[in-house]
Amino acid sequence: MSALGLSEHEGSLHSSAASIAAEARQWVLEPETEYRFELDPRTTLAIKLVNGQAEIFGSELAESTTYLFGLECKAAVYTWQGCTIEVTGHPSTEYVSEETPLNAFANIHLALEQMRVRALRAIHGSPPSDDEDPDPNPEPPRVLILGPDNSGKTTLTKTLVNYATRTGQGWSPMLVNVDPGEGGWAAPGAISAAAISSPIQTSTPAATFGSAATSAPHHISSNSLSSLSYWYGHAEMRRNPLLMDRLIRNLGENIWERWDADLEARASGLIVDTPSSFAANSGANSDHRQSLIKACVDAFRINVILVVGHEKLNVEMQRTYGSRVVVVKIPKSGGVVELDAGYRERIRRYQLHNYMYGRVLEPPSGLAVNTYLQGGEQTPELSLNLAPQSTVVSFGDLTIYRIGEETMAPTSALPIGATRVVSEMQPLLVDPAQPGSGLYNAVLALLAPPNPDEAERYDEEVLDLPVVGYLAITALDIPNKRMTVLAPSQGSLVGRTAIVGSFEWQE
Ligand SMILES: Nc1ncnc2c1ncn2[C@@H]1O[C@H](COP(=O)(O)OP(=O)(O)OP(=O)(O)O)[C@@H](O)[C@H]1O
Repeated sequence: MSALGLSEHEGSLHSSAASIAAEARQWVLEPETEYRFELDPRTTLAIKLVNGQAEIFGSELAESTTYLFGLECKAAVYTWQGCTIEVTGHPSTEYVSEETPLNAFANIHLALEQMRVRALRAIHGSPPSDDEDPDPNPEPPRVLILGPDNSGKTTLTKTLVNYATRTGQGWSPMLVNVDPGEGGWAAPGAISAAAISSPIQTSTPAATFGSAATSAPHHISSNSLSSLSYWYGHAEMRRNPLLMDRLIRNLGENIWERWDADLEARASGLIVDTPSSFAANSGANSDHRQSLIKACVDAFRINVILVVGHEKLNVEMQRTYGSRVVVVKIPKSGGVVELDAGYRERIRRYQLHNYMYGRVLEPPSGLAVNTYLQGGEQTPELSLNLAPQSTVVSFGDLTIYRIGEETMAPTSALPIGATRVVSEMQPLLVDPAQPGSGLYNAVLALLAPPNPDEAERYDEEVLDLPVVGYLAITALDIPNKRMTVLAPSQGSLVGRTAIVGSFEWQE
């Protein structure tokens, strides 16, 4: 399988090979082993496949191409057949491991692949082949991945999606991210889905699932995905589980509407990455946890649940869903890195920054300029360096809501005896002119236009509108009723609706 269309860069790579070799270290990897690395802030690492075959979380490396990693990336170069890689830079940790769960991942992939093939055959009306079970309605795989903190759920999701895109069958599995703590394709706080047609590169955690078309210009991003997102607005599920439930169902409905119009796309199936708060030992409220798992199972019509490294959750899922869903336990990789709260906070900042400005990683010293790619997507000539626009707009240009949270006058300002009752789902209008509105340096999701037909409108409609982009409010001028808004591209905000959550913009 040819991984990437990189041939136009190869000339410059060869011409400066000598300068790379000056600081590069070679690692010879035996078959079925992996080179693991972890980067500190402000360090980058360059990896070149010298010979053999290698992949990072299922995405193949092209030979003689130098890939650049940064922003505290932690990852592994795995090889099925053995390879030699050349590494330039100083990771805080690096080692080779012979123990990986990749065989288990590959077996799961093969089983999912069979499901896709059978489903597609049924869609085309072809008779099943002899070796198949005579299921009259074979369904494509719709997989829910569950597991505790740092069990490797996102890595497994990415690996399975990447393997599906590499089969040469033309699959575009839907990758669904219902972990609002992870940016998905744009800003953290969203839950989103995108059909993936080519392997997702790993280069920084600022774009775990590749770049979104909403931010990076289409023509320069190999994975310029058109994602479908809903804004939850917080990193933690416990902030508003009811809202999360509704958004999951919205996302599912929207995916099914698309699939109803495109049966072949449906055969690729979907894979859902979930937050660790869905797993049993995270201290999350058990009722919420179970209802959100159920929301996913219902909304995405899940038929396979993969539980990563958690025996108790595996048993619980077998009991609850085992009669109608295949539940499989997957071993946790010893390479998964424990990420602490400070790291997660920094990653969210990187993601927001990445959304506005794109990303440019400085190559490690000793690596000549013009010799590297950033996750296969960037070269110095074709940089993912965006120029966001700061625009001054009137308060009245944008209608801003906050969902289910009181932020206007303090309770002490209410009449004596009165309590304020706000439903978790109630969209509350936020007035930027009110001191303490919480809008200064807030990140907002800009929503798709509401239904043009007034008769179809309803009170909670803003909860059901998908996101079309994000912006940050960087200045508020209350006397003149104006605010400064930062967004990746210029466009009129007049008459638009936005939702504010709990994410702050920091330069
Ligand atoms: N084999 C490996 N070698 C090195 N790093 C790895 C390996 N597998 C995963 N990682 C890294 O470990 C970190 C945690 O992995 P991952 O995000 O897949 O876990 P998770 O269970 O989804 O986490 P969360 O707690 O956020 O839900 C990530 O930075 C990932 O890139």
